[in-house]
Amino acid sequence: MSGPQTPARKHTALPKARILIEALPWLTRHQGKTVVVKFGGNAMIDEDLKAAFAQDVVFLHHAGLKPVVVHGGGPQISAQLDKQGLVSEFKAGLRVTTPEAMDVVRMVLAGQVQRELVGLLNQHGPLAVGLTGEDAHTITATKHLPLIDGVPVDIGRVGEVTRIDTGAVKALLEDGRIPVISSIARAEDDGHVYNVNADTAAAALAAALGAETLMVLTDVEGLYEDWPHSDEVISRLTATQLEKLLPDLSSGMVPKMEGCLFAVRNGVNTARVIDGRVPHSILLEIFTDEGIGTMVVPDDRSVTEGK
Ligand SMILES: Nc1ncnc2c1ncn2[C@@H]1O[C@H](COP(=O)(O)OP(=O)(O)O)[C@@H](O)[C@H]1O
Ligand SMILES: CC(=O)N[C@@H](CCC(=O)OP(=O)(O)O)C(=O)O
Repeated sequence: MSGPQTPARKHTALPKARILIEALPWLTRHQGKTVVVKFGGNAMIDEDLKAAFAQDVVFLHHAGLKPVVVHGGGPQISAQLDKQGLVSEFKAGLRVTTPEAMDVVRMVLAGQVQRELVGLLNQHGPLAVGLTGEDAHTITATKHLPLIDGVPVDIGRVGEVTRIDTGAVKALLEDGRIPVISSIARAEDDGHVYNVNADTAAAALAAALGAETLMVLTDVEGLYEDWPHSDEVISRLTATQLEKLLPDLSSGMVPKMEGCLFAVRNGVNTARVIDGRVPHSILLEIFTDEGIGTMVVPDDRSVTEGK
């Protein structure tokens, strides 16, 4: 006669229980908190990663957090412009956006990328609702004239965020939904529609929503100390430390780190840049002891304080 089966079954399940219980302090800490997750176009290339991203966001929702997704789509916009015979040019890390290019930006972000993310999230239930910054005046912008060598340069329909109206996003959160926001803004003054860098839009939304965390997923491990010469990731830095590094940063990292700085200077507790190429990087970052990537904290947070 064989012995009782139950203890053996319990035993095999034990590691799973340990994993779940490791998440308990983080579940408690983040309960009811808003987390703005920026999903970048470069981290969005792989189908499995996109599906894992959707699972993570839905997990956050069911774990009692309030995720808000802001998405980019730079590579997807460039591919469509190319198909239409239009050139992609970047100045100061931002796309030079002619009126024709703006039509493409809007079509790709709101009509393709956002629809795809909403579809992936909604495979798990009626959760995600897509909107652009134009909807309900969520993002208002004015024409941005970046300084290049100290001179303001006209790069077309690129917007600088002047105002965020959180009404629609908060209403969706209160209704138990996951807002998915494309980084397009209505104009403050001239009736146009503006192309806003998605990192900048995510940071502005995180600050306006009083989010606990801004999490920026990208295609590198985090902020490299001496990029491109070394792959040493800076794991944690204060707002002032980041401010000192900003002039040395290049390309896509500039709006990301400027966004992180803006967020932690405007009430967000932590801003993180994490590797979107790692499956389930959001869960690893939020629910485990071993946070990955780069975390920016306000100056008044001690260096040893936990995540
Ligand atoms: N100090 C740095 N650390 C890490 N990446 C950097 C740094 N400086 C520049 N980069 C570049 O920034 C890129 C990320 O920005 P971007 O391409 O705009 O990504 P996303 O599409 O996710 O917004 C990296 O792939 C890397 O080439
Ligand atoms: C003004 C500006 O540059 N806007 C970006 C908006 C999309 C974006 O930011 O996408 P990623 O997050 O994938 O880079 C663009 O046109 O590419």
